[in-house]
Amino acid sequence: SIDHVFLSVEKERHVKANARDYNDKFHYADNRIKTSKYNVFTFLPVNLFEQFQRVANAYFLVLLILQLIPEISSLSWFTTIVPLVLVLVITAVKDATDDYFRYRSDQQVNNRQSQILIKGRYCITNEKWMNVRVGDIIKLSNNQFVAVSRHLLCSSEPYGLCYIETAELDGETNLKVRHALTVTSEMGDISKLIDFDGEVICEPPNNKLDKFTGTLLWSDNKYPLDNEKMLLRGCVLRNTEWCFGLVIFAGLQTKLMQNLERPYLKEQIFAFLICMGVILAIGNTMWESWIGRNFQVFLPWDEIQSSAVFSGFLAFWSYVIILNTVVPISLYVSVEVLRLGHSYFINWDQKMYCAQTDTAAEARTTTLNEELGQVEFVFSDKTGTLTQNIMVFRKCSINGHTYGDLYNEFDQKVEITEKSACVDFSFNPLSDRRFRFYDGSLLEAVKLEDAAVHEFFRLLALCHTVMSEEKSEGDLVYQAQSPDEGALVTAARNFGFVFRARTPESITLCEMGRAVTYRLLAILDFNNVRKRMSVIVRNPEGQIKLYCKGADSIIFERLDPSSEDLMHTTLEHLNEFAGEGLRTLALTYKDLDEDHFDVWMKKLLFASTLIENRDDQLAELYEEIEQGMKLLGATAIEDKLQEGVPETIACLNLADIKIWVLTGDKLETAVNIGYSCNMLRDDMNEVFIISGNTLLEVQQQLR
Ligand SMILES: Nc1ncnc2c1ncn2[C@@H]1O[C@H](COP(=O)(O)OP(=O)(O)OP(=O)(O)O)[C@@H](O)[C@H]1O
Ligand SMILES: [Mg+2]
Repeated sequence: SIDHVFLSVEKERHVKANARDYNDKFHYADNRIKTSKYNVFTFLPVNLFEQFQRVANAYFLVLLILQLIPEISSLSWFTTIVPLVLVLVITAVKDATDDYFRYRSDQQVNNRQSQILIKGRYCITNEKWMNVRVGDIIKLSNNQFVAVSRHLLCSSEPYGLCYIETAELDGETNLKVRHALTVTSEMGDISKLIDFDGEVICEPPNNKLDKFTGTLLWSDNKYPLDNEKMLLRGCVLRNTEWCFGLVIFAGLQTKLMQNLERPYLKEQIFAFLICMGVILAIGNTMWESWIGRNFQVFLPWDEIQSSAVFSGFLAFWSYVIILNTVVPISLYVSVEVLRLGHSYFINWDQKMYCAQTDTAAEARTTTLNEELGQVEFVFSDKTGTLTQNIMVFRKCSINGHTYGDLYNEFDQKVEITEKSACVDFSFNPLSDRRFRFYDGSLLEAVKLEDAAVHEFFRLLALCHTVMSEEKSEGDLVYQAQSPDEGALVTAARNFGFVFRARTPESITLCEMGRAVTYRLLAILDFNNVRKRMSVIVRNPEGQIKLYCKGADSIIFERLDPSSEDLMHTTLEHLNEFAGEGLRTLALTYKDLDEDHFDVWMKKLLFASTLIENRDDQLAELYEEIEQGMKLLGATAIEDKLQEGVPETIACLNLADIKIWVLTGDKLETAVNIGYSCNMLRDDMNEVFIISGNTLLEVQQQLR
């Protein structure tokens, strides 16, 4: 469509709030959705055209045409046309009903109500979804579906926070937090929003779910916008009474997942048919030229049949018709019916029914059934698919000591069971009752005010992106985007470093019963290339500190030389943890001096308003400051395997299906989990490891 052509050349998007006239200049896609393919007039030609793109239908059409030519026809044409028309009609009816349902659901979506703010009317008006346009300000209420991608302006929650569920986009069920810019989050009421005339300049529409770069220009200031300030189409607002957003992208730009209908008649059959035809035609030519011509006296050739070769040519087509039973149309129909039946058997399969969630298997397409038996590779995710994604803080290593194991009176390690005595956290009124830890010596170290142990837990309480909610005094609930972080913050909470509240500018802890507020200067966020995250805070004494946690391989490259010895001991501990299949993180900190930090912060602010190369520039700045850090220790988190995983994998192995699992874990952890879920077995003595950081390296090692 025209919109599409336009979008593909769009380099930068300009959206001005509350200015439809201005935005109309750019002809952005509107919010009307159309997933149906036909209308009453186009149905017949378009549908027939589509149907004849299938090899089988096209073949029978050619056959039909051949049979209409009297010179070569050997069978009557209606033996082909009746079944062909039958197949075409049945398919057409099915396509038409499918399309009708799509049309109905489009209508429903387009006509749903949304609340938008229109300049000049000074109140919130109900509008149909399809009339929402880029640049409008929309109000969204709790549990509503986000219909257009928008920039969050303000919400009912403090500091312009709001929570969203993105299950439809990425399948993750944990709530995510979005926060508005501080300047816009103060526009809580309609009169201010009506006068809002900020302009957003951002990237053109693309399909990256986790990236967004833009800037907001408002009253002569520039503010950086990133994905944290966006609500994408497809999420659902949760735990937030209402929020307002500025529409940036509208309409449906996602590709409809269409199951490509592939021809199932194998080429070999056609090749066989042609071969037979050719052989017989050659035979015909030879017979005609040697013997047949002698009969011309009383059986003359037809008028058009001037030579033996031409007779052979005609014979070829006749044989194509006669031999059509090699590709019987009835087979085509019956296979279609069989597949449909087969898909019902899949839906009814008792063994694929989950009673807990009341879900049965569902065959969404009938074209793939027979390929199921030919699966050779299974690609799987690890966390949440093989494992439960329920993270439990198990062990840690602080300043060269490990904590978390239980020993008996003879100093032998004993296994932790349900009956082992838990550490008593009753000294701490804010502790989480469900948290279990069995090694009492860690709590003792905390109570003895061991400086390293305190710094360790302080880091866990500060360096994360968890949100906390205090429903009533002392009743803390954490919302963690990453379950690992949830487990770590909960551990710190129980050991007396309670994370209580966060604002965009500060973090409040309750350290051993004492309320302490840290000014939050910067968050250097986690991504899977960096494999680490940091926070920079100013503590009440006025010192600036950087706390960083991340993958050991990454952290150990960036340590201060003074941490060398500790690094070796910690590495040993880490390998021990990983050998038990625990997920590990290394923790470090760094003192920053005021001048150095000021210079760096200026560069950061500048870089964060760039549109081009913003990510690269930021990564470079992060790299610059995350150097020369001092090691504190490491944590080990357990994520148990899901029920039945080892058995399932053993079965797949028996069927000779190869399994690939994707994980970002430490190598040792991954190998260990591989063993515990039967992926790797002891008799596989040649587990070989490919380690490369570039495409080329990996390619070379695979040879
Ligand atoms: N919140 C975090 N803060 C700091 N470092 C982290 C955080 N989450 C993960 N890491 C580190 O980054 C590495 C890569 O994590 P990533 O989340 O990309 O892996 P993943 O693909 O999710 O793996 P898995 O599916 O096994 O969880 C991890 O091994 C860990 O060391
Ligand atoms: Mg992860």
